[in-house]
Amino acid sequence: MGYVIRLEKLSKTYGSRRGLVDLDLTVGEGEVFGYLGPNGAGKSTTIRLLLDLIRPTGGKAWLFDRNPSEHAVDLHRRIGYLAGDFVVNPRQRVSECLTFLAALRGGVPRQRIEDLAGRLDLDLSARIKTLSKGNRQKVGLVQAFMHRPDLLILDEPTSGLDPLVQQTFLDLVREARAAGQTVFMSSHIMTEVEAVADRVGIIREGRLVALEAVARLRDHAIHRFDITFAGPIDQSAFAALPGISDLTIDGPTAQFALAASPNDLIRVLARHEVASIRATEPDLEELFLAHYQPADGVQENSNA
Ligand SMILES: Nc1ncnc2c1ncn2[C@@H]1O[C@H](COP(=O)(O)OP(=O)(O)OP(=O)(O)O)[C@@H](O)[C@H]1O
Repeated sequence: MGYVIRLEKLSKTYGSRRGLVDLDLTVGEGEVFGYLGPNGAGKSTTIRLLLDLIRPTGGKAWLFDRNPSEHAVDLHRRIGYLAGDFVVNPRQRVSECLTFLAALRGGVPRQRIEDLAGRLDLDLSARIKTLSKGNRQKVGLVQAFMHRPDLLILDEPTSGLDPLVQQTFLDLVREARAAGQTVFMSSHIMTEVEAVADRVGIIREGRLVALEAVARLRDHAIHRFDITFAGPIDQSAFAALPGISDLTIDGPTAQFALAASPNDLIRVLARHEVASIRATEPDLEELFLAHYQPADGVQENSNA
């Protein structure tokens, strides 16, 4: 599998302010990559560097094995981009705007635009200036997806969308992946990224602080268990389990959190008569918030 995005020590400073620091990252063909971080972390900076909208102060980037600044025109043909601050001519009607953008991309079947607009519940006849923020965002989504680009780069794509439309967006991403397209999407919301991404990178204060497959994140995350046995049980049966915390034993019921593979737990359970077992979804949000905390002793003012 080839790399669609390859970054080596990619860095950007704005004067003395840090934008992005030594980012090493690859995204493979057909992969959905979620790029997570709080406001000001450096997500848009990374995306603008990928698209050659700004130039790096250090390191290198390759898209489809080519340098974004030397091959910008060719590369942009293969990319669908939704900017975090997507703006178009407010006087145009949605349909005119999309027809214009479609022509720039060498033409898109009218039916494709109508299908996407229908699914997102976007009125093609409305004037852009009359649209709400969410409806403008839908215009941005249609123009990013409509020409079925090899690579979709989406900066906070669900911003302003209501939950139903967010689901439609996630379906579009799944369809893109099924068609072999690659998706790089930024977000500050773990749950939406988790729903579609194969891998996630977490960026904080300009640095990549975690990079992992979503499936592995789930394995590492904390699961909560509530287990009832046929009769009273002894605390010692559980206390020695690696990764266990918050253990409460009440007669035949055990409640605890487990930050490890459930293998050892299953061995313990096999020695008892289990009446019922309830495991709650791992809380990935908690895991991510832990990465968002400022490093100990570091007083960095990202908005200075
Ligand atoms: N043009 C600029 N001039 C100066 N500083 C900038 C500029 N663009 C970004 N920055 C700074 O670089 C850092 C990273 O910003 P960036 O916009 O990449 O973050 P982000 O993760 O996309 O956040 P947001 O979701 O708020 O856009 C921030 O501290 C920001 O203030």
